[in-house]
Formats: sequence, C-alpha cells, structure tokens
Amino acid sequence: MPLCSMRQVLDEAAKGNYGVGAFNVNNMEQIQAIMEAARETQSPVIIQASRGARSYSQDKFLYHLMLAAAELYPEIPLVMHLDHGNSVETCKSAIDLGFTSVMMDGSLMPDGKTPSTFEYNVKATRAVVELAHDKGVTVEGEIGVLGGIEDGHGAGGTGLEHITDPEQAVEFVEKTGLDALAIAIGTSHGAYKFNKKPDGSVLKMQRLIEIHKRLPNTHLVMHGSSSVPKDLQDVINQYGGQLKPTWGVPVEEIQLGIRNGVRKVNVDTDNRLAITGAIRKVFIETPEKFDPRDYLKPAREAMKKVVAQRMKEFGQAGHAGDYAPISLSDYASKYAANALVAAR
Ligand SMILES: O=C(CO)COP(=O)(O)O
Ligand SMILES: O=C[C@H](O)COP(=O)(O)O
Ligand SMILES: [Zn+2]
Ligand SMILES: [Zn+2]
Repeated sequence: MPLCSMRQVLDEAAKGNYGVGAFNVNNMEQIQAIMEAARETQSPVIIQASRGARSYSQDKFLYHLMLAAAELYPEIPLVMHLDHGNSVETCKSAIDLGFTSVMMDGSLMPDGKTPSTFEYNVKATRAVVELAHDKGVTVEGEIGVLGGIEDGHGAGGTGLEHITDPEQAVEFVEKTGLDALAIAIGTSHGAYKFNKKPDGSVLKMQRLIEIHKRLPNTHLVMHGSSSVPKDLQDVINQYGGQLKPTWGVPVEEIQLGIRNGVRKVNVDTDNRLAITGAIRKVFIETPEKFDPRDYLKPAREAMKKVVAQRMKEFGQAGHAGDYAPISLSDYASKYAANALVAAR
C-alpha cells in the first residue's frame, strides 16, 4: 500500500469517533516497533519525523525506511508526517521528498523560539496549504503556543504558554484552509509536563471542548500527549537513571479529548522512556553483552508494547481494514474542487 493521505486517515477517524496516535521516529527500530504494534492491533497509523529526526537520519534513510514499512505491512494505512515544520521552506522540502502530510508550526518564528504574530502564522500556513494541497498532501497548523520548550523557557510547564483562543482558532481555520489544527491547552513536550497529576487548572480540557464546539468539523491535534507512566519512569530509575518525579497527560484526559474532536494524538516521550528503560536493564543486568541487537531488540519490544497499548486506548485499533487509501493525486483533485475545506 502506498503512503497514505493524513486527511483520509483523520476523516475516517472522525467517522468512527476515534483518535489516531502520531508517533515520532528517528530510526529503523522505532518504525518497526510501530508497524508491529499496528499489525497486532490492526490500526491505521501516523509516523512523524521532526526536523531533528530528518537531520539525524539524513532524510533519505528515514524516507526509504518508511517505504519499506509500507511495502512490508500493506494492510496498514500509513501516513508519513512532518512534525513541527518551522518554515514554508522546511515544509516544501518534506513535500518534495515524499511526506504525505506536513505540519506548519507558525506559532513561532522560523528560529523556533520567538513567538510569531497571528498574521505571520496565517500567511505561512496558508502558503503551505497552497503548495501542499496542490500535491494532495495534508496540512496541520497550530494556533497558540505549547508550554515548556515552545514558550522559550525550556522543558517543563512555566504557565507562560499561550493557551489557544477559540475565536482566533475559528479565524485561523477559515483563513488558512488547513486540514488539522493543533491547539495549546497546557501540555508541553518532554517528560516534565506537570509536577502532580494535572487538574483543570493546568490541563485545560474545557478550552478544548469550547474550541470543538466552535469548530465541530475540524480535526484537532493534541501535542505533548505522552502520559509519562510511573512504571516506565521506575524501570529507568531502577537501572541507574535519574528521572525526577513527574506527571504527563492521563490517558483518560486524552480520551475525553477524542470524544471532543481530537483525531491526532502526538506521542514521543513515552516511547523514549520505554526504549531507554529496556536498554538500561540489559546494560545493568548483563554488562558482558556488547552486540547492539542484545539491547535494541528488547528496546523495540518495549516500544511496541507502549504503542499497541495507546492504539487500543485511542480507539484506532481494529480500523486498519475499514478503507482503501485514495491516491494523493485524487486528493489533489478534491482540494482543487474545494470538496475538503474544513467546514465550521
Ligand atoms: O507533541 C509531540 C511531538 O510533536 C510529542 O509530545 P510528548 O513529548 O508528550 O511525547
Ligand atoms: O516535537 C517534539 C518531538 O518530541 C520531537 O522531538 P525532537 O525535536 O527532539 O526530535
Ligand atoms: Zn508550536
Ligand atoms: Zn509537538
């Protein structure tokens, strides 16, 4: 099966009222872990690469691994998505390479640090929509600024992030014509999101519900959605790691989001934790080992377990065979005919 349009995967998820995990990757083992989890649970899936992942893998390595995944798992609808594109040029280079979906993150300037203006964000996102839709490629935009790294204060919520304004979200969707909208509701990237189990004062699910009411037909995206489970933290610390106590986004809050328009759920940190714990365990328990496969296999297995669990929790499990992917050129025609504008 060729790589699939994210718009199609999210439209199908909306029909079935479920969410789709978007998992970050940098290497072969992470892609294999996701594909095995997708096969085991019969899930459509989004695999995403950040700018850092693209540079780590020299772009082409990752792209060809993704083609291998599509060939080896033909029954799985598989999207290749650019995570947090920082500029129109970055998005264009991903489209040229063969990504079937891109995120234009115009909430910050291309330096990835300076908060942008609404006007800049609209202009950059609109420009990406034009060049992406021309090729049938899906576009995710972002309004609001995530906590932690994105608000310029390093990892960990500082309270200085810009929670998405619902009015502005409506205007943003109308002016850009995007396919999916990432919103800021108090989550942040990385392991240090909250210093206790989050309540409504820090994790603003009510804001998400309000945005969904105003944009009932727009696919919402939750970034920073790792749950940072205690058992994964414990394995790392048990085998010599030094993670400080921390909390992530509880799965039941994500499920509440999914009942209110969230269709794409970004998860990276939980997989990083699972991989690191598994590798540390091998190093500590069997220090005589030095074949990378001795620790990469358990690492891959640990990540597969987390991904499969999330696929079941988000509801995408069992939906891989629901539909046959439509080609990107057919999507280009749909966009050209204005048949897919995110309606209000
Ligand atoms: O939002 C993410 C990638 O864009 C990942 O978030 P986590 O750090 O919570 O896994
Ligand atoms: O956007 C955040 C993802 O977790 C990717 O992180 P990265 O930029 O370190 O690859
Ligand atoms: Zn952003
Ligand atoms: Zn993100």
